[in-house]
Amino acid sequence: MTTMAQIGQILVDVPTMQTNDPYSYAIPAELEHQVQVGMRVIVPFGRGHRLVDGVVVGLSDVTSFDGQLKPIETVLDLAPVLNSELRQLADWLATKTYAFRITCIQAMLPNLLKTQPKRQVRPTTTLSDAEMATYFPEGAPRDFDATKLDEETVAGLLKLQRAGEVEVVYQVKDQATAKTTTGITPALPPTKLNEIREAVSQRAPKQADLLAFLAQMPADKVIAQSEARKQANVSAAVMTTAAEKGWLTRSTLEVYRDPFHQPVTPTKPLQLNAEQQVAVSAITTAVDEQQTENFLVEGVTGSGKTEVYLQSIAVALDQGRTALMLVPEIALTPQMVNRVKARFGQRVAVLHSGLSKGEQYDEWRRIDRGEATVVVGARSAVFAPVENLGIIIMDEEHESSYKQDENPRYHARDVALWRGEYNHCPVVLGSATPSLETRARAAKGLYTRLVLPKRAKTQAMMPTVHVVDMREQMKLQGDSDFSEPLMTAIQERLDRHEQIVLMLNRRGYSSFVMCRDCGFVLKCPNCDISLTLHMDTHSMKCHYCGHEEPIPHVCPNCHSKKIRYYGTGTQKVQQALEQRLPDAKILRMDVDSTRRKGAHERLLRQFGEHKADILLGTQMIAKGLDFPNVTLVGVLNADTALGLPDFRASERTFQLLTQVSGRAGRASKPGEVYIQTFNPDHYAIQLAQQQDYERFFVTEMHMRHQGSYPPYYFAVQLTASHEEEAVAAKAMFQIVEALKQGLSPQAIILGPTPKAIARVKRKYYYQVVIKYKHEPKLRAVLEQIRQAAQVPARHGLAVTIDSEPMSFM
Ligand SMILES: Nc1ncnc2c1ncn2[C@@H]1O[C@H](COP(=O)(O)OP(=O)(O)OP(=O)(O)O)[C@@H](O)[C@H]1O
Ligand SMILES: [Zn+2]
Ligand SMILES: [Zn+2]
Repeated sequence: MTTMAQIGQILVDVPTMQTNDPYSYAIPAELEHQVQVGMRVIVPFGRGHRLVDGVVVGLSDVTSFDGQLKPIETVLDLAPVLNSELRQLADWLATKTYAFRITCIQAMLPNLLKTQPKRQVRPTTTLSDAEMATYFPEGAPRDFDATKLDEETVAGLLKLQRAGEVEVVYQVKDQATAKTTTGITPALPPTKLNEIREAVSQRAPKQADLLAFLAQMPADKVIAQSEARKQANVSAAVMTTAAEKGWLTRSTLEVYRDPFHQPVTPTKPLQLNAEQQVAVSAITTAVDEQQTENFLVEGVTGSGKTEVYLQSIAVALDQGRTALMLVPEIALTPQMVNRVKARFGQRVAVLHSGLSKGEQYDEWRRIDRGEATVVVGARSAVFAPVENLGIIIMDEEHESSYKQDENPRYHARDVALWRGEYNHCPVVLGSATPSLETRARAAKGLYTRLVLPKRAKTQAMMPTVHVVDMREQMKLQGDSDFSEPLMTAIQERLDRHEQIVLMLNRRGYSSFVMCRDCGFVLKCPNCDISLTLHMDTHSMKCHYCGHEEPIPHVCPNCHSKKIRYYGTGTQKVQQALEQRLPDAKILRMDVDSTRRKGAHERLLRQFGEHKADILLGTQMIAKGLDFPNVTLVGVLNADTALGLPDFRASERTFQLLTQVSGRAGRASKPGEVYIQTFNPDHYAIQLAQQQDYERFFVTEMHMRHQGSYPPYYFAVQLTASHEEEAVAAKAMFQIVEALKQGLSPQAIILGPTPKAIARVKRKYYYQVVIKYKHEPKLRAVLEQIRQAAQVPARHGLAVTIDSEPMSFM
């Protein structure tokens, strides 16, 4: 029987013994004033008292308790890293995605906080001499490790920290943590400064200039000395004099690393057209009224959705609230980042995986401190610790990169909607080609639909789209990469000094078989989904139902022998293009050419400056680009996505073709698009040609209904993997057995089957897909499966649960 004042509930991070229940730990007296909910700690765990990471999720005061509790070893933070909103979000996310709470929490924190970097504490204002002597005897900053400092010092530092006078920063390896420069602030009130200015103006005009500058500075503002010198146009010597005379105070000012080094030219709001105005009014009314009304902005490519976002954000900021703007893969959309920065300047923080740890940490901290009020970022930015959100925007909401394909398998859209509800603010989903799910929810009235039917720039028209039948082109000239009409169109643009975007679709490279005479793709007789080529077994397999048949040598449709694996590489295409067009300057953009940091941005800049005529790339060039001189877009192979065994294949193809077509003719010059295809009659291609999203939506919904696919059915995918194929397969058969027993007969269970890529990283993957409408027991059954997979006897077996997977592959 021990007596102690406080107990902490700690979620521990022990991969082999995952649980959602926190463990209780005693809080030693010396840590009592330190520990707060939302802080990271180190605690002993298990019999061996091994030290593991944990997060405090609860504190309770007790007078006594039975048994022996282990004490918390170390507190890693001086301030909570998770606020109450994010803690609640983590709990919801764990339930929603069948992931563990600790996994969800870790997904929310910047990478730097997932490791244990060295910490330092340093003053944020000028401390008194006595305070400096007590807390920083050897100067600031000093290392901070609560276990190594005496209790009194820790307590004193904590008090200063709560008063905002010191802060703890993390030592980053890749770059010194916080970069600093000298800052200045006026030391006298404006009236006094002006008096002195009048006195000195005759003999020291430069000092007078500086005094005038200081007099108009807000009293509590600190600006960089270099910046002040520029603005007041004075030398460093004048600054030193001013400091000596007590006109200004110098201090250490933190400079944040700017991940986007390009200077941006500020922009002013554009005059909105009628449809944009309707959209902005509807959205900002919801912002004003603090409503959780959600919107779908369905605007054709180039319709000015970005301007709608920016003006809506401005209203939220005017009200003293903050904004979160999600973009697909920010590294891929430097143009978008620049547009937001150009409007909101220093208030913008950018979060994405391409930043160094130091840069990520800087941005995260600017948000955490409330300095950045507009956060732009890719998927994980949805967890940014912005408080007081007034609006959340998700651009290109149909993009599959918003879904994380490892634990926790969340969709950023769901998280955004949750945060909108929590903050009583609207969520705006925008796209030219909304996902079927989103459009269907808008049809049900769950989202307010706002339509931008035409291009924003008055002279800009939608491009003319031509579909080129490659079956005929093959017969005519035997080239499957470049058709006659496309080559002619390219030559015309080169003659007129206009620019060209060529897209080579790389999805599903070589994984399916297509007839080059008739476009026939081998499909599963049961599922109407294309069969996948397996070279190991020399067979074609269906990944939904397991059907298997031999690789065909003649086309079952037209008996041609030109049936083969489909796919071609960007480098090969570039060479072929250079041979045919020796005078054209070609930029290639694919995974290889953009591997280095900043390469992507540089290529786009070069193209924007017309240093090249042709931009040849993979899907990464399809979206977001806004280059006025591009008048021709060519899609070299529209079919690859259609050949994938994926119920979203048509949707993906339609989206991709519409998005890439949208790059042509965005300004005064009319645009033209050539889509090369072996399937000119496929509805996804025909409707992309007509750029008719609404008809595509209706057609595709019908197909989904017939196939019992989402959004008519919910879906969960389970995967089991192991180094030995038999272990993975056996586990999956047992899982299917458990599902059949636990679920209703209405649930459709597909599988078990080997995954499309059956063996990755020396492991075998088996999967099963559950399609269902209403299964109240599903959660319990899945929880049981998850527990069962953790028993030590099944060492090495990994079972994953993916709710609403992006594909069934
Ligand atoms: N009201 C307006 N008046 C004039 N120009 C506008 C207006 N609104 C937007 N624009 C311009 O129209 C062009 C297209 O706008 P924007 O890039 O925002 O379209 P979008 O809808 O996001 O397109 P996409 O989906 O293809 O990315 C931009 O160059 C933008 O500056
Ligand atoms: Zn054929
Ligand atoms: Zn099948």
